[in-house]
Amino acid sequence: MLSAVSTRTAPPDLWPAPVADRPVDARVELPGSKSVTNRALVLAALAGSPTRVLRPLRARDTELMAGALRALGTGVADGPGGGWEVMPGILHGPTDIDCGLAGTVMRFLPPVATLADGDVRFDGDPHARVRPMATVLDALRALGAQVDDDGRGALPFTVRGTGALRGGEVTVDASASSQFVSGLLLSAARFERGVVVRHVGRPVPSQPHIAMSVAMLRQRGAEVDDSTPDRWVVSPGPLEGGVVEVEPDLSNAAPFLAAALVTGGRVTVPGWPASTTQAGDALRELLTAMGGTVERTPDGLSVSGTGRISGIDVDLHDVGELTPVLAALAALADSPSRLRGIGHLRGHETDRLAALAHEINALGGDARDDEDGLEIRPRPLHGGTFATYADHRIATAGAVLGLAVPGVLVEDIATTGKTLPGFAGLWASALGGTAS
Ligand SMILES: O=C(O)C1=C[C@@H](OP(=O)(O)O)[C@@H](O)[C@H](O)C1
Ligand SMILES: C=C(OP(=O)(O)O)C(=O)O
Repeated sequence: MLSAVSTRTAPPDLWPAPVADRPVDARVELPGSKSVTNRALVLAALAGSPTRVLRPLRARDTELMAGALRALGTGVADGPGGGWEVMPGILHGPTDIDCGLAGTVMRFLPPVATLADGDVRFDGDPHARVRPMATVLDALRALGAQVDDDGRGALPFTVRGTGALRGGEVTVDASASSQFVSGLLLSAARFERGVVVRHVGRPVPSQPHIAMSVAMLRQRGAEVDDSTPDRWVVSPGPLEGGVVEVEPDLSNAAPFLAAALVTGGRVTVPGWPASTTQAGDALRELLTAMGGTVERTPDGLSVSGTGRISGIDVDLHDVGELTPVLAALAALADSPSRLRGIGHLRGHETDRLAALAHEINALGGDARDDEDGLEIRPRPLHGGTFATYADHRIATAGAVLGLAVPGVLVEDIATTGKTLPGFAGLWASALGGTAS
């Protein structure tokens, strides 16, 4: 006879998000920053001597970057402790580059490809083909490159590398992505005339990421002038190799630290840098505003919560990648939230504003997206399928909601492998209270 108790299992691509049955009490060691790792790899490939990259992120976005640089003629070999040893070489075409869905690959590598001695064909995932690229292609043409595309200003396209690029002055509208500026700056020391990039248009988002590009260029010996707003100058000159130690990914700390607020628990992320250009550092202020208590400890950063979350009205223009997790917290808060300054998120892995509003509402919530951001009014939520649109951060937002809402089934949790492979396991051990 069949047992009266049937075990309901979710279809394989639906992940039953664990509900927290007690306050989380965890120490979560996070892998390296995607943004730092991919800048380190690009700069290492362009340097005049080898670079050892310590504690890099090993995830889809960074493996794609390493693979693309290898295809262009750079040695990227495994080093001790999961590190990478990068041996710069002469950059070659013809070759093909798979960008996956990585903004850093599709925006940082076309300028590198102009320095290769042959055609470099770029393509990526279906979602990648709608991410904005025209600014990068037009800027490279203005700097002396030949780039062939089908007229849409998007993937796929071919950079017809000649082994060198003139460089010089270029005006861009980088209001859709800071990566347009970062990409030009990261290769510019190798352009014959360097580069002078001027932005004209609505404000550039994600400014900390441009600061990160400038800081990492200077660490490798480049001369960069960013003293005038919306203007960046990189002088031509050699880049140095050496050793780069990658900080933990602070944006990937967001769902874990959020769990402390949702469950009234405490989460510590070891190795939180004392100062950093990572956008995720803003979590200290943002989670405090939402009712958390944030402390630096000798070990790292600890966040504790009471189980009550306050809504916020905040401009996230500079730290847009934190939006999905903050939106999940806002849906569980005790007052409404307004998340502003993030219209550019419609060009991220998916249209994040539409996706978040749709998925929160599908669980019974009240979220509205508009031109500039999201308006979220907390309401009692119920279980259901949480679609993720191939977007790693939408998936982690589903996990945060599932802590408090029974029956949330997150579609394709493996999509978190874009920047955080093993997320589901890390999440389960954090909830189990096992200090790593
Ligand atoms: O340069 C980078 O490493 C990044 C810049 C930002 O892009 P946008 O300026 O397009 O928001 C950020 O959202 C992305 O996750 C990483
Ligand atoms: C916007 C993001 O990624 P990408 O580097 O692909 O732009 C992100 O990680 O939130």
